[in-house]
Amino acid sequence: MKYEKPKANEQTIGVPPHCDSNMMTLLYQNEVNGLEIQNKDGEWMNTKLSPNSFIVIIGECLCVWLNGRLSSPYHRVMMMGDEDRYSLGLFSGVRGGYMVKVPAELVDDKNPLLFKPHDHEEFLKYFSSEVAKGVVKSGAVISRLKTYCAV
Ligand SMILES: O=C(O)CCC(=O)C(=O)O
Ligand SMILES: [Fe+2]
Repeated sequence: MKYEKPKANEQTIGVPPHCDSNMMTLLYQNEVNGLEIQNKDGEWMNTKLSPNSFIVIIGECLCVWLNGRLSSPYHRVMMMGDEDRYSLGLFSGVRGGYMVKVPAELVDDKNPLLFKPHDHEEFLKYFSSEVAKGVVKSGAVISRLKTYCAV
């Protein structure tokens, strides 16, 4: 992905806030920071990556599969400064035709079931039809998958 440096001396949005809906994302960037992660208090935190490091983002599908044991962060890219930013992303997907189902071991009295089983490909089809109908925007600031299969 290429993010152009802002034209004026101001901050611009590279990618608006979102959760990745896949299992896991692995990111690598040139030495231009810009990725921000929202913490549990709703504050945006810069990431200052050392050269040659990777960042791993938990996707909503993994969060759902683990019954919420790991959370999937809202993140965004904000551009500042006078250099273009490049990032490489490996987005691990989920094969269609298989149900993503919370394992029984993760459900008990203290940890009630939070998510119904879902076929990820069906979810993606449903979500793009909602975008096509104009019901939701593709970059909508919502946890799309968690909303889709919440109990
Ligand atoms: O470029 C980045 O660092 C993040 C991009 C991203 O969040 C995405 O493509 O889902
Ligand atoms: Fe993302």
